[in-house]
Order: sequence, then C-alpha cells, then structure tokens
Amino acid sequence: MNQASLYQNANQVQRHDAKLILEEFASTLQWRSDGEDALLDVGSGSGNVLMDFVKPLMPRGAQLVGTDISSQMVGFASQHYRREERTQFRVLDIGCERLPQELSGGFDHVTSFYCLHWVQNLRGALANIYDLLRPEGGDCLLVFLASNPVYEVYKILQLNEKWSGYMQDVEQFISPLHYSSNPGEEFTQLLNEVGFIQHNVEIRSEVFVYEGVRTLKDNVKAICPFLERMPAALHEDFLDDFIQIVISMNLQQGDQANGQDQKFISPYKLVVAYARKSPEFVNNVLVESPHQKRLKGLN
Ligand SMILES: C[S@@+](CC[C@H](N)C(=O)[O-])C[C@H]1O[C@@H](n2cnc3c(N)ncnc32)[C@H](O)[C@@H]1O
Ligand SMILES: CC(C)=CCC/C(C)=C/CC/C(C)=C/C(=O)O
Repeated sequence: MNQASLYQNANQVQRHDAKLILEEFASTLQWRSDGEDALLDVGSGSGNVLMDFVKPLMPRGAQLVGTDISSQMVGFASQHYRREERTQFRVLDIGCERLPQELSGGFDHVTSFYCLHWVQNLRGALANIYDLLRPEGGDCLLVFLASNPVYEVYKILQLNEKWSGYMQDVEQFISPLHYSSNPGEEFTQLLNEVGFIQHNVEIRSEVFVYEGVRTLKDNVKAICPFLERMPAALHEDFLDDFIQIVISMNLQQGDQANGQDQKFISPYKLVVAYARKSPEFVNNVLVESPHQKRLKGLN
C-alpha cells in the first residue's frame, strides 16, 4: 500500500478504531511531568491518525516522529503536515535488523495503529519497539489486526488463474497472528521474550459495516498490495471478483434485486496491547498507581 491520498480518503475503519482506543488509553499512557515527551509512531501512513488523534493528547512541548516503511507515505505526510511544529516524518522499517542510532533509546512512547499485521517478523518489530524506548523506561500502545475476512478473500482470489500471477506471495500480506488459535497468548509471549515487564493484551472481536459496493471497493483499493502490480485496466475486474467472493462468504446484507442498499459486514479481531518497559519506580520503590490496578490482566 503506497498510495497515501487513496488511503487518506478511505481509512474510516482504521480511524474509528484508533480514535476509540486512544480515548480509552489517554490516561493510561505515562506522560512525563515536565511535558517534554517524545513519541514515535510506527507505520503512520498518510499521517492523519497520528495528527488527528495522538497529537491532541500530547503536552504542548512534545516531539512527534511519524515513521513508515513507505517513502511515498512519508513524503505525503511530511508535505501535508509541514507546518506542524515539533513533528517530523521519516522512513523506518520496524522489522529492520538494526535501528538507526539516532532513534534508538530516544522515546518515552511508541504507538502503532493498523501496521503490525503487515510485519511478518513480529518478534523483530517488538524488539525494535522495546529498543526505541528510553533505557530507563517508557510505554507503548500497539493496535493491529489478528484476523480479518480480507485474508480469506485474498486466498480464494489467488486460486483464480486470472490473479494468481500477481498473488504468488499472498502469505506475506496475511497477519502473522491470523492462523493463531490463541493470538493473545502468542503476542503476550512475544512481549515477554523481548523484555517488556508489564503488559496487557486484549483480542477484541469487532464488526464493521461497509455501506455499498463503492465504499468497500475504495477501502480495498486503499490497502490491497496486489493492485499496484497489475495494469490499472484490470483493477475493476479484480474488485468485482473480490465482491463476488465476499457475497459467497455470506458477508453481504440487503438484496440489491429488491432495491435494498447493499451492506458488507466485516467481522475482525483486533489486538490491543499496552506495555511498559519498566515498572514505575520512585526513589527505588515500586509504585502501583491507581490506573495500573485498573488494567485488566496486567502482568
Ligand atoms: C493501514 S496503514 C496504517 C496507517 C496509520 N497508522 C493509520 O492508522 O491510519 C499501515 C501502514 O504501515 C506501513 N508499514 C507496513 N509495513 C511496515 C514496516 N515493516 N515498518 C513500518 N511501516 C510499515 C505501511 O506502509 C502503511 O503505511
Ligand atoms: C467484507 C470484507 C472482506 C471486508 C474487508 C475490508 C478491508 C478493506 C479490510 C482491510 C484490512 C486491512 C489489512 C487494513 C489495513 O491494514 O489498514
């Protein structure tokens, strides 16, 4: 997914989820008392989730770094938000072998929305997120897909000889937790392995309803990695086949033949994880704050 303007105009689900989850976690994030927080966002895309929902929560003196593997996304966000103070966008592959030295250990917070399901090396990405946080501590809020019907649609499309040539590597674009029988447990284990001491992982079952064929097609176009590999003249045919498969999976509501608006239902599972690098210490004494007590299942 490299078309920032397409994504910026068809990311209602992603914005909806990020907004609600940030409202919920705004007071759990451990803001600094001096207001000089530094926050890095992983996979910022076109940048509007970061600027519309994360930035308003931050103290006025805070520094924001939006990152993305796609230089096209970073170029778009840098241009679009060029007037924002204390904000920069830069290219970063969160699954990379070695973090750039100037980023390592420099942040109080790492956030990431709808990105980590794109990263097959989830353990490497989490180890990097841990290393981006300051050595003395910091926290992260990570939100991504464990599963989504889009992945089953991709696998069926790949069997069609019209599309198989463009979709040989389909598994690379399926969430690393999609096949997991216990994604919450698997992700918790990874957080432990990379060194996070306190964490809370939830798998939330959500449903989003797409109103009409055009809305669903636009949302697919904004994120589908296979379209950019095929001539534009084939896009509508691919999207029509996509819709037929969605209908065959009984994810359609309403009957066009009876003059009803078509709706498409997408039941998906979202990982919502909050983790701290180290517990809160004041004068070498572990402090359990009221919000820590509230966190469900905190390790
Ligand atoms: C669905 S968009 C999410 C954008 C934004 N966070 C939001 O919530 O709207 C996913 C973004 O993750 C980026 N991405 C995919 N793999 C990545 C990686 N290994 N490192 C950093 N970003 C990555 C993509 O380029 C894309 O911009
Ligand atoms: C009914 C149905 C199959 C809906 C799928 C809709 C859709 C466009 C899902 C995209 C999921 C995804 C990978 C989002 C993202 O990374 O932003």
